Amino acid sequence: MTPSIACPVKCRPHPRLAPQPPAPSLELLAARGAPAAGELRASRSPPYLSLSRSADSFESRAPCLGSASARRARAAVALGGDGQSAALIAGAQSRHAIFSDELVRRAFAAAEAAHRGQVRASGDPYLQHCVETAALLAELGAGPAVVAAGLLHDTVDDAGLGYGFISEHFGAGVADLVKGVSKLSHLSKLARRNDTASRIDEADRLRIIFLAMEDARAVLIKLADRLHNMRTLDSLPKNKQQSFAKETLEIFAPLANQLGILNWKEQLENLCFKYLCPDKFDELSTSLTEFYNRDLIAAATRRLEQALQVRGLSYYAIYGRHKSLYSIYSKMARKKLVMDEIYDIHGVRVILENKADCFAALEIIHHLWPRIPGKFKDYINSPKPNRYQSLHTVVLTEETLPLEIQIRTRDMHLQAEFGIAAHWRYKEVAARSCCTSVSEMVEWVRWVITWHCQTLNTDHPSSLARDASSKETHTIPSHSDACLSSYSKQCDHKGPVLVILLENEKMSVQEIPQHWTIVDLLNRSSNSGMPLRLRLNSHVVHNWNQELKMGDVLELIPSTPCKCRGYTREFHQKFDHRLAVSQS
Ligand SMILES: Nc1nc2c(ncn2[C@@H]2O[C@H](COP(=O)(O)OP(=O)(O)OP(=O)(O)O)[C@@H](O)[C@H]2O)c(=O)[nH]1
Ligand SMILES: Nc1ncnc2c1ncn2[C@@H]1O[C@H](COP(=O)(O)OP(=O)(O)OP(=O)(O)O)[C@@H](O)[C@H]1O
Repeated sequence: MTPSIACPVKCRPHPRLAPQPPAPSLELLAARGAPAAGELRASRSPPYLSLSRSADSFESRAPCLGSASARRARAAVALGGDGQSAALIAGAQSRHAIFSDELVRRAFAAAEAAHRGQVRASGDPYLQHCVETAALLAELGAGPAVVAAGLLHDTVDDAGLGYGFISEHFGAGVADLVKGVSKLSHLSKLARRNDTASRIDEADRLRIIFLAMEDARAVLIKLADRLHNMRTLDSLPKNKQQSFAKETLEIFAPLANQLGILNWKEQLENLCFKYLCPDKFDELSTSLTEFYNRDLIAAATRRLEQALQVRGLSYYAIYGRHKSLYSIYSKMARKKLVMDEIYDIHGVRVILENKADCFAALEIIHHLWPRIPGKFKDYINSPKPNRYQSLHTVVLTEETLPLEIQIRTRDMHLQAEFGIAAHWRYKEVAARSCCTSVSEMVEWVRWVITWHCQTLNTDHPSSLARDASSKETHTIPSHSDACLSSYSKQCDHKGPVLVILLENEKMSVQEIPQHWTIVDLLNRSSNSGMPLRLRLNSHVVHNWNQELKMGDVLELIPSTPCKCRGYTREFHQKFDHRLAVSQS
C-alpha cells in the first residue's frame, strides 16, 4: 500500500512534470509479453493491462498444490484418468469448490475420456483448455450445469460425442448448452473465414444473432472459451492470431460488454490490442507506468469513506477502477489526446441517497483534494440528452495524479447501468444505431446471465438493482410477470429478422423484414442460377415458402461445382455431422 503523503497537495506539479517511479521491471516485462519462463510464473500482468486479471493459469497454481496430493490421487482413482488429468481436476477444485460437484466431476471425466490424447497447438493437453474455460465460468459464479457444459463444450465438434450421449448422462439442459456453443463456434468459424469482422454492419448483426440464442448461457460459455483461447494465442501462427483478434475485438468483446461482464471485456480488448498493434501496445504500456498507481484508488476510497463518515453522510457504495490500457488507447485515438491528457485513468464512483447528498459529497471531495480546473460537470442539473445524471469532478491526489470522481444517487446509477443511459449503449450506440428490440434483447440476456452468475450479482454495485428489488427468487425462464423486477423475454421482438446466408461458400448476415419466406430471400439474394438444394439449420428444405426466423442459417448448395470444393466437402461433413447429432 502506498503510504499517504503528508505534503500539501497544492504545491504538487502536474504529473507530466513529476513522473511516477516506473513499475517494477518484472511487471513491465510481463506487460510486454516477453518474460522469462520463471518470471511469468512468478509475476502477474499489471492490473491496467488486465490480460488475466482474476484467473491464474493452472500452471502458475499447480506448484501450490503439494498438500492436495491425496486429493489428486483420489481424483485419479475415482475418475480413472491419468496423473496429469488428476492434477488438472485437483487444481480446479482447489480454486473453485464447484469442481467437486457431482455433475461437474462426471463432466470432467467425460471430457477427459473424449479428449484423451489430444493436444493444443501449445503442446498442452486439450483438457486443460476445457478446464480453464469451465474455471472462468466458475469464477463468475455460474452453476453446475454451465460449468459442466464448459467442460464439455468441445466434445461434440472436436471429440465426436453425440448430443444423445450428453443428454443421457448429463441431462438435456447441459446437452442443449453444448449444442448451443457448438452452433456459436460454427458461426464464428464461418465469420473468421469470411472476415465478417471487417464489415461493421454484419458484425453487429452477427452479435445480435448470438444474443438471440435460445439460451443466453451458451453465449457465456463461448465467451469463456474465447477468453482462454485469446490468453493462449501465442502458440498460433501470426495470421491466425490476427484473425482471432480481429473477430474478438469486433464481436466477442462487445458481446461481453453488452452482457455486463466488464472484466472479460477488458481482458479481451487488451489481448486483441496486444496482437493487432504490438508496437503501440508496448509503447503505451511503457508510458502508462508513469501515470499509473496501483494503490491510489484504494487509498482515495478509504480517505473519502472516512471523510463522509466524519460528516455523517451515508452512502450506498464507493468503489473505483483503473482504466484499461485499450480504453486509454481508444480515448486517446478518439479525442486525439496524449496520455497525460487522459484524466480518468484512475476513477472513483460514489453512490448516495439523494441530490443534496451528492452536492454535499462534492464539497467534501473538493476539501480533500484540489480540483483540476475545467473538469467539473454537473449532469445532475443539466442531464445529458439520454438522461444520464451524475456530478463529475477531477481532483489531484497525493500521488500527483488526477483522479476522476463520479457522484450520483442510486436512481441515477440504475439509469446509468440499466436504463437508456446504460454504459454499454453509451459506448456502442454512439457509433452505431441500435433498435429498441435489440436493447430489450440485451436487457434480457444481461438479466439471465446475472441471475445465473452469483458474482455478477454480488460483487458489483450494479447489483443494487436486484438487492433492492428482488424479494423472491424465480426460475428461468418462467420468471413471474407479476414481479416488479421481472423482464420478459423479447427474442420474439418486433424488429427486423437476421439470418445467415451461406452461398457459394460465402457467409453473409442478412437483415430481412418480418415474415419473409425463403423464396423472398432467394429473390433478393445475388445468386444467379437456382440452387439445386437448400438446407435450413442443417435440414434439407422441402417447403421454400416457410418463414425465416431470427438466427436461421440458410445454405444454398450451388448447382455447378465451384473452386473451393475442399471447403464445400468439409462444410457438408460438418453439417451432416451436426444433422446426425441433432437427430440422435
Ligand atoms: N453510463 C453512462 N456513463 C456516462 C455517460 N456519459 C458519461 N458517462 C461517464 O462519464 C465519464 C466522463 O464523461 P464526461 O464527463 O462527459 O467526459 P467527456 O467529456 O466525455 O470526456 P473527459 O472529461 O475527457 O472524460 C465517461 O467516461 C463515463 O464513465 C452516459 O451517457 N452513460
Ligand atoms: N470514475 C469512475 N469510477 C468508477 N467506475 C468508473 C468510473 N468511470 C468509469 N467507470 C466504469 O468503468 C468501466 C470502464 O470504463 P472506461 O473507462 O473503459 O470507459 P468510460 O468510463 O466510458 O470512459 P471514456 O468513454 O471516457 O473512455 C465502466 O463500467 C464505467 O462505468
